Order: sequence, then structure tokens, then C-alpha cells
Amino acid sequence: ALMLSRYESEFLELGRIGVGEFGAVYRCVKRLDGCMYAIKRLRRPLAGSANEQLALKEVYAHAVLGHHPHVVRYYSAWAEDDHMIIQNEYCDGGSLHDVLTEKEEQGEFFQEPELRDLLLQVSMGLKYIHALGLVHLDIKPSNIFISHRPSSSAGGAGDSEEEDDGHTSSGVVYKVGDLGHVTSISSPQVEEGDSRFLACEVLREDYTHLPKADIFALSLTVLLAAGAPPLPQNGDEWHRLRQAHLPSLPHELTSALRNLLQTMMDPDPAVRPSASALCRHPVLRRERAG
Ligand SMILES: Cn1cc(CCO)c2c3c(c(-c4ccccc4Cl)cc21)C(=O)NC3=O
Repeated sequence: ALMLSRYESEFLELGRIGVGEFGAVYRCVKRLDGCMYAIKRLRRPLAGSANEQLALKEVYAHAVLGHHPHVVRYYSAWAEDDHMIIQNEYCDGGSLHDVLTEKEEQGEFFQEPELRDLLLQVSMGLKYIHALGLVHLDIKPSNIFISHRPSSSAGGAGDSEEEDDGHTSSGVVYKVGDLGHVTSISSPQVEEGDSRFLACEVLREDYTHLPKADIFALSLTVLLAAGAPPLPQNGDEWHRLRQAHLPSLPHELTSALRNLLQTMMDPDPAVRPSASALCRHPVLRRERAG
């Protein structure tokens, strides 16, 4: 078209970093500020269709969620050329799913300190989302993105919040992304997420403890990082996992962490700790050095 689209005029597309039925995600540089962004372009859903509702819910959620070190940041969204476009923070470390796939190929998995760091950081993101009256409903490794904190040698003044919360020796920052299933706790319109991470009560359409469904999905996410075998999508194994039977792990966890993960996947959502309780949990607290 003679008139360049906003996407083409404002951004230089460097490469495609994801593709699915939803559309595609590109790594782009914004010409004006020279910064990198992750931009999802999807064919504009039919006006009034369920897909349009989903696409709009994602943008509404990002708009409400503002800024948090452990939630992928939203910059803008617009519609053009029969496409909907959302411009988000680019996380340079890939998704947790990418990292787990790479580690698995080398027969490696997360050790206990890394598991606690992952659990604490995502709990902080969930605490923020839940405090704003929202639930994610699709927590899983491919929706957790990784940013590598600028190395201290870069001298960049780190974001104070991140510094406060980033006592980990590793410069790895986990961020909750893909808000396509986000809904309100009080008046939920539940679009079920990935069945492998779905809590039993949500399948039964019991929405009285929705934040605890995110906690359930987070426990399975951490178990995968600990080396658990791929999760079942349905069937007897699916139900066994929802009777709080921890999957077999290649490497024994301390009883403290194992018990915490066990309560997070309890069949009774009321038993599972809240994200806020997890952030205060002694197993996850980081003792200040010295
Ligand atoms: C497939 N894929 C790969 C990446 C890069 C990870 O290093 C990625 C990102 C996002 C998203 C994304 C997810 C859902 C909605 C919108 C976006 Cl831009 C998807 C991404 C996003 O919001 N930020 C990303 O970095």
C-alpha cells in the first residue's frame, strides 16, 4: 500500500521469534528510540467474535497491569491492515520452555537454588496480578520469559525495584507474559489455558478460588524445571497429578521445597498458599549476604 503502515514506519523487523494459530511474534527495533520490542501481529478477529474478545482482554489486562519487574511490560497496541498488533517488552533470554528444552538435551535440569529463585520471582509477578483483581490462567514454561539483567559492569543504574528483589547471584529475571487468558477474579470469563497445567476445580467450572489455579500451574511449572517428565494432557496420569502425587524427579528435592510444591498442587485450592504467602515463605526467602 502506498501509505506505510504504522508497524512498517515505526519499526524495523529483525526476525520472527514465534508463530502459532494466534499469529506471529517478531523481534523489532523501534526506529525512534533504538530499543528492541517483541511485537505480536495477528489477523484481526471477526468483529464481535470470541477471538476478538480474547484479543481485547489481553490488551485490557496489559493496560491495567502497568509496570512490574516480573510481568512482561506492555507499550502499545493498535489495529491496521486487518491486523491487531501488540508491542511488548522484549525479553532477551527466551522463554523458560526454551531453557528447559536446551537443558534437557544436555541431561541437565534446575538445581534447588534456581528452582527457589524461579518460584519466588514468578510468585512476585502473580502477587502483583492477583492484587489487581486479575488471574493469569495460562501459567506454564512457554509463557514465562527471561531477561538477563544488565551485567554490573554495564554500570547501568538497575531498576531499584529489580535491584531490591534481585539478590540472586544470577542475573536472570523471570517475567510472566502472554496475558491472553487473563480475566477478573470477581466476574470471571474463564477461557481455559493449557490442560496440562489446568487445576481440577477449573475444569469443573468452580471459579471460587481462581488465583489458586495460577498457584497450581506454577507448581507444575517448577516441577518441570526440576526435571519431571512431560505432563499428561488428560487420562489417569492427569488425575493422579491432581491427587497431589508429586511426579518422579531425577534428583531428590529437600523436604522443605518438596512439601511446599505438594501444598501448591493440593486438590483443595484453599490449602494451596497464595502468591503473597509464597513471597513471604521461609523456604523462598533470600537471606541477605553478610
Ligand atoms: C514467542 N516469543 C518469544 C519471545 C522472546 C523471548 O525471548 C516473546 C516475547 C513475547 C511474546 C508475546 C506473547 C503473547 C502476546 C504478545 C507477545 Cl509479544 C512472545 C514471545 C513478549 O511479550 N515479550 C517477549 O519477549
